[in-house]
Amino acid sequence: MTARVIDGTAVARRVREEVGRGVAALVAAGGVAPGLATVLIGEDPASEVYVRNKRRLSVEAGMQDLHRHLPADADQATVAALVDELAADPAVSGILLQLPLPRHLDPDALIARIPAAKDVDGLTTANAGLLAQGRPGLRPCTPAGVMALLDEYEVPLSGAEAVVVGRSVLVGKPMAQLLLARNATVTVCHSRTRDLPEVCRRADVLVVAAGIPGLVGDDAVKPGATVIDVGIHRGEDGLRGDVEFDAAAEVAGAITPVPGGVGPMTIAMLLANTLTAARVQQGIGD
Ligand SMILES: Nc1nc2c(c(=O)[nH]1)N[C@@H](CN(C=O)c1ccc(C(=O)N[C@@H](CCC(=O)O)C(=O)O)cc1)CN2
Ligand SMILES: [Mg+2]
Repeated sequence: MTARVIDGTAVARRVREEVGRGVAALVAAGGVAPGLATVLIGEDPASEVYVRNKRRLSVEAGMQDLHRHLPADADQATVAALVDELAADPAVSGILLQLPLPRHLDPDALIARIPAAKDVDGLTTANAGLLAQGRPGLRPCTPAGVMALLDEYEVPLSGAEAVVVGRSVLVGKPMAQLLLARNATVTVCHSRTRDLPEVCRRADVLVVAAGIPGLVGDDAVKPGATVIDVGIHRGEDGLRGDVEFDAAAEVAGAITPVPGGVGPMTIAMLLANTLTAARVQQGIGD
């Protein structure tokens, strides 16, 4: 392998430690420890793991764990009432509705009830609009984590060719906007893109968030490119991403592994957003 392996586990640990120091400083300045309300509906095993880790790491950073759980058959009105209750609770700095929701629930209508100031997932239309306009706001955690990794590894962005594979509201769209805000030349690919490998080979920075295991191979990587794999798939022989890691690592200059790349950054940036939200709500800056 020739590529440098980007260590998301280590960077995430440093971000969480910094958040922990920020929480301590907020409390020392007379503020209240941030409260994170994770909301889990049902028993999806992967979601249970993610929410458990979010709760554990928020407590480790000195935050209040204000977790709420509803059964898989909770109806739209019940979940809406819970979101409204958390929105009105001054102890709650941030609300995170774990996705995906059971199929009978409408996630957009529920996310719309989260006040923008408590939207630590950065998924409300208000925060998406602020990002689209290049104004300050709470950013979606996974793309924010990718940006933090690129900065930590000093990957040049201004003027660089960036290709994002995937156009989801959670990752692809905000990812493209964050790269654009840093003056990258951004191309967004999706399921109708003609000759995906050819477009990907233009990229100095290739971010793959398609949700298709092994979609991107070495034929899609420009020599020396930075490859960021946002995919995460559970197979019989463990976790894998959207990128064929071994093949791509022979061509790339730097690459994220799965696990241990982008995933841990998602939770670290959630904690960073929760601290930011608490500071703004309490009027106590850093
Ligand atoms: N409301 C949200 N829902 C979902 C989000 C999100 O950002 N907000 N993202 C994903 C899942 N996710 C967080 O919720 C998440 C995914 C992966 C990881 C992670 O740490 N992955 C590890 C492996 C962990 C494991 O063993 O499973 C890694 O990649 O190293 C954290 C959070 C969808 N839903
Ligand atoms: Mg190949």
